[in-house]
Amino acid sequence: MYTKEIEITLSQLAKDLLGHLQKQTLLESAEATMEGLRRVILYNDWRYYVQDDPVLSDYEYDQLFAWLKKLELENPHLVSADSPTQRVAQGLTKEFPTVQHLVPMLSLENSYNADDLVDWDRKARELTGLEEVEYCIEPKFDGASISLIYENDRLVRGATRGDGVAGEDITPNIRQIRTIPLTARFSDYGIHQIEIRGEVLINKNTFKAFNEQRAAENLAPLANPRNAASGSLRMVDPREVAKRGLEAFLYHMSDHTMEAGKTEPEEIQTHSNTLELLSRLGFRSPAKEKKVVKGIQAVIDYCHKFEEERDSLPYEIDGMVIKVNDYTLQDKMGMTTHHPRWAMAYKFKARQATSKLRKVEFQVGRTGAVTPVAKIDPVPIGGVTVGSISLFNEDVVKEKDLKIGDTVLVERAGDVIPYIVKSVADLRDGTEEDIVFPTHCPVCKDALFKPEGESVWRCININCEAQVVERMIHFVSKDAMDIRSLGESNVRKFYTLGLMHDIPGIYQLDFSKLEQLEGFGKKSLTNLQAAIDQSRAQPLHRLIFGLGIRYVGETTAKTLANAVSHLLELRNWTEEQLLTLEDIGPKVVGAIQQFFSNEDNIHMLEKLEELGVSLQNTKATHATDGNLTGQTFLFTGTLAKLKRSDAEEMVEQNGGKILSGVSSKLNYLVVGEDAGSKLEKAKKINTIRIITEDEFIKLLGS
Ligand SMILES: NC(=O)c1ccc[n+]([C@@H]2O[C@H](COP(=O)([O-])OP(=O)(O)OC[C@H]3O[C@@H](n4cnc5c(N)ncnc54)[C@H](O)[C@@H]3O)[C@@H](O)[C@H]2O)c1
Ligand SMILES: [Zn+2]
Repeated sequence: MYTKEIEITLSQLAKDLLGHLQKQTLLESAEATMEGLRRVILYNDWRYYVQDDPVLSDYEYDQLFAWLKKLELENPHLVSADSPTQRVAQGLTKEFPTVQHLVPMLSLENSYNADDLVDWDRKARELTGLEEVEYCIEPKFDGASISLIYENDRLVRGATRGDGVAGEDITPNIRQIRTIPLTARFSDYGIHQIEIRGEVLINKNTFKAFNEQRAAENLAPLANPRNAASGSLRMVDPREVAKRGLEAFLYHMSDHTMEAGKTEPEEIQTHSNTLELLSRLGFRSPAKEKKVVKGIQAVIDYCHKFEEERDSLPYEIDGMVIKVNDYTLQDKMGMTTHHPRWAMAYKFKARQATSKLRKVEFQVGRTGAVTPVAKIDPVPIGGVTVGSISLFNEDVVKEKDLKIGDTVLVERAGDVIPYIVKSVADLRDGTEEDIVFPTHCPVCKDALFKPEGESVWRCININCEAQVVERMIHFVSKDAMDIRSLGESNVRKFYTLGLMHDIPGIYQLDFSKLEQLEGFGKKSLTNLQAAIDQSRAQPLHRLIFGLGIRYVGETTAKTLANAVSHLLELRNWTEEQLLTLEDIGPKVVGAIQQFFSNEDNIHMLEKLEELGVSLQNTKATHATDGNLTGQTFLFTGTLAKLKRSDAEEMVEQNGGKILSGVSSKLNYLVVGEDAGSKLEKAKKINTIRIITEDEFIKLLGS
């Protein structure tokens, strides 16, 4: 759609326009400025809605948008029908069939402060002819909007917003979202067909884990949960969608038809009642979060109160939405082609700040990846002080055109990893310096290497000090061998003092030398010794995870551990064999084979075994003795007596296996309170035994 050259031109134009806006000057003329703004906004809509990869901050985008609106107001004869202010942004791709919405899905008008709200209230009072208007306030969920149609109580269609008039039919993906019921008893209220709107989100923890995974692969994080949700929603494979842990809030009824002869119930006369109804019918709606108030001051107060509580919510919100509560009044106020007049978004302050980029350090990780890390003058953003920011890889540095000495815009998206949005090039004075990427490892001085098609430079010297130390730190970490008291700082210290050179060295520490070190009392050394000893018998999956094989996270480590009785068996596994394991793809297989074909690694493992570290899958030997041997289990609903993770552990300890979904391979479904779709599915497969928690406990004891 856009060529690289045009993209560069448009990014430059955006920068120019922002510069002009700051100085309050125009390009050659108002007409040229408006034309420029339209092109820039349309391009950035495409980056944001279609690519899910914005290049401007929302704040900058909103500033440009507001400027265009202002110029159009001043120059009505220059307004063009294709202006982004006149319609909802384009957001259609070719991957999914296009479907018409029953009622257009509009955008919202934005406000940033109390004055904007007071102005809007004045207009609302004029349009309704009332002294005081009743408003319903609810969170503005930062996700991707969807539109659902239920007919005869069944979900028949789910679509994205698209360009507002038509969206993409993503029904199979929508059906993967657990918080969206597949059936809901609208017929109890006489409703035959209904179109409802809402937002699909990714909660903060899921988003954080997702970005951490990307960071582990040296990829730049997704800008915000909205982009993550919107991208996940449009994946081609519904099974992949199911893995993303999407959630949905439904907050609007856009259309409905009643069954013949039925009249509209009271439940759908006001917005707040509709939210209550949706909640009663099994949807997640902001029924609890909403507040109904009279007059704009109460609205402002509630918005402020909610902004303070923003961080304690499990999901991300970027503001509040204020709606006129009574549907009759909403109809009276009407809408523009872009937004309804009866609703207003109140946007929270952006979590951004500017600072100076002082220097870039290059850190070598345990896989040899060289990560540029920006050191900035520390600034507070959303409650934490940020001084150090990962730049991920060379491409990111280039794309953002960063220079040492630049003023940079920093954002903390979704409360997680802070990142540099961009440099403010207009503020350069000529003293800035280029960031020079090293050609050699900053630690071992070996030449760096970048495989084709990757953006990460690597030190491939397996004996590189930096990597050795990072690998040891990972090996002893909590989720790996969990050798407490041998944390990061001790590993570094012992290494520097020459007391420990590699992973086997952990088990060969000379305690008589440690005794002479300052700050190591008898007690702490006894503890350290005990922790190291205990780690020798850690379950195999912890050891595998601790080896830090690329792409082998905790889950893959467990899969591998369960597949063997001794770790070194993996040496002889073929690619085909590895590929039969659950959730292990070619990329992971490649990394595993690379690891086990390296003689140094094999020597290290043999050495560890000599030093008493178990390479056996002890669980497997136990397991064959257990009374659940060979049986598969799945838990659903809330258990009353056991913690889910404990129950699963018990199954494994007794030789059983946990499955991830209901299928004909499943032997037992253990059902707790509020069991949902898994139970329904299991009922249809008559080989599955459905048992209660008590029956499960009995089974264990038998
Ligand atoms: N950075 C960029 O390049 C870029 C580009 C395009 C758009 N944007 C951002 O997107 C905004 C415009 O996008 P938009 O129109 O999708 O969103 P919006 O922020 O103007 O708000 C409208 C949307 O809010 C959502 N919403 C969440 N909770 C809601 C609730 N309780 N009730 C009703 N609606 C609710 C709906 O999906 C609705 O479509 C801009 O203001 C800008 O911040 C940024
Ligand atoms: Zn090196």
